[in-house]
Amino acid sequence: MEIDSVRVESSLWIGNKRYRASLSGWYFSWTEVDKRNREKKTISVPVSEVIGVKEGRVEIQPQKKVEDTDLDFTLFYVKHNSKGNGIRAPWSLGRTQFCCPSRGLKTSLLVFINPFGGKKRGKQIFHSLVAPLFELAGISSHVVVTERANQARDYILKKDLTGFDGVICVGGDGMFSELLHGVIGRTQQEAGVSEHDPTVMLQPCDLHIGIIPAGSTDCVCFTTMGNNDPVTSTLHIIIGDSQPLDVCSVHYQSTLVRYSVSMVGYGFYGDVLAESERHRWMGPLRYDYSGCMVYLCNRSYPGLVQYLPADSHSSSPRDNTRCLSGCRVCSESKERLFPHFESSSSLYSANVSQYSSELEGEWVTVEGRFKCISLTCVSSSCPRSPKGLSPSAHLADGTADLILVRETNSLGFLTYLHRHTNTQDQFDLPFVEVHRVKAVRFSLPPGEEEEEEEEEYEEGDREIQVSTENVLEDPEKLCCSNTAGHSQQHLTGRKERGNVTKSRVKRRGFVCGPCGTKPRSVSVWNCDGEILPHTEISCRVQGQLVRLFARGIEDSTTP
Ligand SMILES: CCCCCCCCCCCCC/C=C/[C@@H](O)[C@H](COP(=O)(O)O)NC(=O)CCCCCCCCCCCCCCC
Ligand SMILES: Nc1ncnc2c1ncn2[C@@H]1O[C@H](COP(=O)(O)OP(=O)(O)O)[C@@H](O)[C@H]1O
Ligand SMILES: [Ca+2]
Repeated sequence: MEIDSVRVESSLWIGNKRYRASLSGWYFSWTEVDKRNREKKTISVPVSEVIGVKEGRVEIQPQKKVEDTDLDFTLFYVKHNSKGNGIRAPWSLGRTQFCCPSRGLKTSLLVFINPFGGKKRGKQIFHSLVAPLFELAGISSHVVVTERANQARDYILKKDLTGFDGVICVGGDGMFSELLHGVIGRTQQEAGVSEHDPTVMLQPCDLHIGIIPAGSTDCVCFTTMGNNDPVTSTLHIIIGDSQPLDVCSVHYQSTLVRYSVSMVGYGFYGDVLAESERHRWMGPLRYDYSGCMVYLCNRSYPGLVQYLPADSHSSSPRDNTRCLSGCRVCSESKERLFPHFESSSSLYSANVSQYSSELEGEWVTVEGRFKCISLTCVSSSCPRSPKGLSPSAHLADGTADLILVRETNSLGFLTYLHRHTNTQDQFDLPFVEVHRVKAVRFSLPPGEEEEEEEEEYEEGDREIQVSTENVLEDPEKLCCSNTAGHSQQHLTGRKERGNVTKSRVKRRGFVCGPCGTKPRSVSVWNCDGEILPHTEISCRVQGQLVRLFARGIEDSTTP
């Protein structure tokens, strides 16, 4: 059983049907869940109206056990009947016989280990810290040690997952992203929803994802757990915690490019990622090294950013709150995000519009030169920055925070970066603005191209195919190669302007000292550690799209 200050939750069986049972506030409730984890009818009993609980399957009168098994218990309670024929409806004795699976039925997990993530300790972490705890808890696991990138994603998209209660990754944010794409893609396939239509409301996913941190940044784990400790993560998986999570979908025109949870970043973070790919051999240190290199280049980029503001009544990125376990803003958001449904899971079984009202409202336009543009659905904290990119962002409120850092001098930008690591407010700087948003569009400002000298591509630039085909037909086409680096930046501009022989590379006759490349006016987008193959993208938040085996950050002030 999962126990926290507000809720006790467990999986129980009545006959051959599975129920999610919870003790929350003053009520004991049980909700039927089908094989795909979709919730059905809920029965709630006030704890004050519970008459008794007996071990085994017990009859009412005379009290006797019909079957003596220590997996069963019987709950007796006051049952309110609905029809009273004009007089008070009679009460009767309610009796439900439960079977407790944690004492018998096995949880089964599908585990993917990236042996090359982070410090290459994935296998060791799993076998020494995780597997013994799974065994202790009677959890069975099917382990796949990956041999190539995207293997885990493809497995989830194509293989039979019957019998698995969740999928687990042992690795970093890149590995988590594979599971995310697999689980979302599969759920939409089964629900018959097009991932490419940016206006459609995606089907929330029931298959839970667990993260055992063994990567470089471990941002998603740190943000949803409050640390990157493999044992903590394992215990949350074992007790079956469930944390809904917002996901950002990134589109290029009417094609899905990728999903993101931690960060969609342009400028500094895009350049750091592109640079870091050339130094993968350094392991996690590659980001620090590349960060210094890119910092020294002190670049800024022109851009036109449009955003759809979120309702500012419930929360703001500068309200100095933290999204903690049991967060009120997130739980209240559920009703706004799924207004027509008792349960988010019944979205597509109910016959209502798949088009979200979340995209209604007035767009705001900001144009200028930016050091970096970041969009994050969650706080994006990591060991390097425990408070994160946007410390007051929420895990499951259906919004993201858009951070615009305008062109400034090196010292100003260093101050901004450094404030991610201390208690000072990184948004309290004259060149920084932050907005809570539901959607964002990015384009290059009109006229930008004319200012530049267009020249032939430099030798050695590689051609990268950008697909606009349906990812569900061929998942390989979902994302770009992770090894594009600098050369891809030139291509990005070329592709979208439809000019195959010209680039937007500025050639003013000098080469940047720290990175040895020529200055340019187009950066790349870093989407959870992947370089995107497009510059002019649009993003929207899909509120509470997936669920993790987590419960958010525990308030460290209470024991
Ligand atoms: C001066 C100290 C500056 C510290 C700045 C900390 C900013 C931290 C923001 C963290 C945002 C993290 C967003 C997460 C992204 C990940 O999904 C993604 C993939 O992770 P994976 O490889 O584990 O799969 N990771 C990344 O894209 C890495 C982004 C890392 C950015 C770190 C930049 C470090 C900068 C150091 C600059 C130092 C300047 C010093 C000048 C003298
Ligand atoms: N066996 C493998 N060989 C090569 N790449 C892999 C393998 N398994 C997973 N990957 C890819 O490696 C990338 C980085 O993995 P990740 O576990 O996130 O580590 P890190 O945090 O160090 O980047 C991911 O994008 C993932 O798709
Ligand atoms: Ca959010």
